[in-house]
Amino acid sequence: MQIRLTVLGHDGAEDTDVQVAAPADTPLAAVLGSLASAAAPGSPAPGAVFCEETRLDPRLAVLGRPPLTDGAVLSFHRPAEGTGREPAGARLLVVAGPDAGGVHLLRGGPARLGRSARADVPLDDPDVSRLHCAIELTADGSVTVTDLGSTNGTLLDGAPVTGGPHPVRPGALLRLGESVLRVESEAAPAPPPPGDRDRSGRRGLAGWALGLRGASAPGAPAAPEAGPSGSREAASRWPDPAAVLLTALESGPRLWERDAGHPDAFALRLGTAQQAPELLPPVTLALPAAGSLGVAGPRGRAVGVARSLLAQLAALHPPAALEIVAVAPGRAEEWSWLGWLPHVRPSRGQDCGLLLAFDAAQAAARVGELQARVAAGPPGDGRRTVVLVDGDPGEAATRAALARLAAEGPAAGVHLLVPAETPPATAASPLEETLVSARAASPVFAGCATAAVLSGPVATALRLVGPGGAASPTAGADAVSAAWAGRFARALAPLGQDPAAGGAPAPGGGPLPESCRLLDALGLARVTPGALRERWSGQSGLPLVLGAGQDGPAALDLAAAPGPLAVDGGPRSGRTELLASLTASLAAAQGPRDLSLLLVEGAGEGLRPAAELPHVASYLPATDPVRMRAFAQALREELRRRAALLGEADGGAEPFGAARLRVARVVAPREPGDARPEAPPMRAQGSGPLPWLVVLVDDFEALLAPPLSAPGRQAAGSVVRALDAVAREGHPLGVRLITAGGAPAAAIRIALTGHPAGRAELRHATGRATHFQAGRVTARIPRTSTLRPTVARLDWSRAGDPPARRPVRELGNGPTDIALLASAATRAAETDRTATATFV
Ligand SMILES: Nc1ncnc2c1ncn2[C@@H]1O[C@H](COP(=O)(O)OP(=O)(O)OP(=O)(O)O)[C@@H](O)[C@H]1O
Repeated sequence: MQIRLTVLGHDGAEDTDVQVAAPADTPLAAVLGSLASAAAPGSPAPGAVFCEETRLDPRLAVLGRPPLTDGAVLSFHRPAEGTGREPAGARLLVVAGPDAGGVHLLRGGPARLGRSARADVPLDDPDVSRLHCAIELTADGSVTVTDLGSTNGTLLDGAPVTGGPHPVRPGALLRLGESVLRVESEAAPAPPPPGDRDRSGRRGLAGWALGLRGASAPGAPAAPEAGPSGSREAASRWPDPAAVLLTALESGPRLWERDAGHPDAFALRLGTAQQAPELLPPVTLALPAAGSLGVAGPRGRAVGVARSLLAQLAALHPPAALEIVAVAPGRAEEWSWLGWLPHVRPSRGQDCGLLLAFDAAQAAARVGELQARVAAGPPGDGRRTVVLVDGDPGEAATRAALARLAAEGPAAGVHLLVPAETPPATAASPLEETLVSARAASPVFAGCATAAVLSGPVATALRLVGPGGAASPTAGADAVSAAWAGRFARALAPLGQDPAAGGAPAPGGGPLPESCRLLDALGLARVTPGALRERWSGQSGLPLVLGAGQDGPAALDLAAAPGPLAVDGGPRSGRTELLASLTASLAAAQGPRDLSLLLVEGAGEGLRPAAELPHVASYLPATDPVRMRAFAQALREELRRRAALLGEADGGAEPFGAARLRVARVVAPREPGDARPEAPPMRAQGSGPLPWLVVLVDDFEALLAPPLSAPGRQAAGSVVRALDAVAREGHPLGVRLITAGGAPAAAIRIALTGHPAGRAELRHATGRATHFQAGRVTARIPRTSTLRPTVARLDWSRAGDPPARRPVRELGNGPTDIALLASAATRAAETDRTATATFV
């Protein structure tokens, strides 16, 4: 298990990002000393640890479990600042402007807003006075605003605020300088749910871009929002930066709401129209129609706008619909916040830790990947890639390739977002001239079909120039700060995407590891009889953990599988190891009273270590024709008995998972102290529910076409026919078949690629594929290498490098994991009371 944490600097020291690798279930206490010395070398383990404002007990807080998930911020000695999630009487949201996105809690007493660092709510807006106005939550829960003698004045719903405190109704808009704030109190009306919105009209001043997809002609600005209800509708459809932050912090219903087919997929809000003081008509743009987007203006503001756009995209689109890449050599400090987003994890086989490029070599690698992607044409799944390009990419070839990508990428779903440094467009430097100078300065910017040009004396306004050259009216630009972006991205860090859950966020994530210990993937780092008994008692179905996937453990439910599972792969690709792991995974899921396993080997004896599991009712190497025939006969007999038992119980209509509880078992679990599972092939009848039966066959091809020298050659046919019968008839009888090598038909296939050993793809009957690294169970891995947690400082500038390839050390003299599991399972079975009280 790996998570990334941030330790806040103490006494003015810098914050430290670290990567922690530890076995599952490791308590924070085990790494506290290392965390402290990673943050400040030589410092001892702290006396108190806080995760945001909550004090943690390091013995009880477990790494990888909330709140200690990817992106968590720890502070030693004193609590960190709140997140805006805590309950408060009222909240002040900065919904538009050059320093948008802030969520401030009002807890009683006046809060002063202004440009000064001394302000309670500081706003980086040049048109805001140092101390501009004060907002107060009074004892009766109402909110008031008082102007503090500001230069440009304060507007409340369009009316100037003068004199003493003015009452502020929930939902009212306050305008100071270019910034717009909304007060939300408990009485505030909730924005309408997304489903209620009117999708018919594409509104917003930059409707020309959206109009390209159907509503109005390119270049024709659409009508601004009509009234307060229209404004709320727009707020819901085009979330402002504060709403974007809250969506991430609260994992709100809008999180990742837009898949590639959503009507508003890849649409962006850039700011709000300026001419309606009491409303906020959004200025929007549809990326598919706009192509690549350049943002020209003074650097700080242009980067703030780019941050806001990337955050919006990441909040509304799941990684399955959107990939984000950053090419910003030398600018790791500015853009490393993107590294927390699940969207920058390589998911198409890119050879890097994250899709970031902070030096020329990484930039060349990312651009090469993007070129290959564009050459392959638009992806069938509609997934798009947004590439931030900031600064000089280094080599001339990379620069030229990026300029081509800016122009040609959008047709293949690759859009560049390119901030370019220019003075703002003003009366002295009109829009056209500003554009010309930006294009001359950056060939990549010049390749962008659409440009957002920051304008006005302090560059807080914006005009969009579309593919046809038409410019939108002036709007107030939304920009967010670096601190805001970091907080936003960390909130998304623990989320991956679990394809099985239909796109719902799931914890974990990252590229596939080089190797995976199955017991870690199972969450059984310390396998004890007690832990096994607990699992066995809580389980239904046959969950099969395969190994490590991109977003946590890869798994499937064998009980629900529509037919046999086949494992394919070349020589030495790890087929035998995978079968042993599947055996172990099943044994960890259900106790021997509920699950019997039959192991068959077409050649060799690679599965012998797995035969030690108490679930294994029979282990059959293809060496003795007499035993093989007896096995085949017993297996057919078992199918007949099951058919008779289940048929008597309910006529065969009930699903096996329910029916099995009504009928007595046929294959009894192995008794403690019982002899090896070689003979007899099937065990005597016992009591308890009818167990699931899983037949696992390795080297199946050697049974199908046995070599002349094979000792079991004459009996191989009878075993194959019995296995055929299992494939045909076993499903409703609770019998499942897993084969490695040569099975002609199967409902689910696992293909081992062999690079590295154990690398595999799970292919469902539906065509869906999941990549994973198969779990290992038979290696003798030195205990310490899996049990000692490590803490390393994160170097974001190297995140775009190919991952270090360290050979898996198999020095071992320790026991194998399959032996540990078999021993714990045998002891757990001896004392297992969970299944003895069921029906007979
Ligand atoms: N999941 C895995 N992770 C890491 N290494 C593995 C994994 N599975 C197998 N290996 C390595 O690959 C080697 C071959 O594995 P295994 O014997 O399971 O492959 P196979 O496909 O059954 O080979 P054969 O061609 O002999 O049938 C093993 O010795 C092991 O070192």
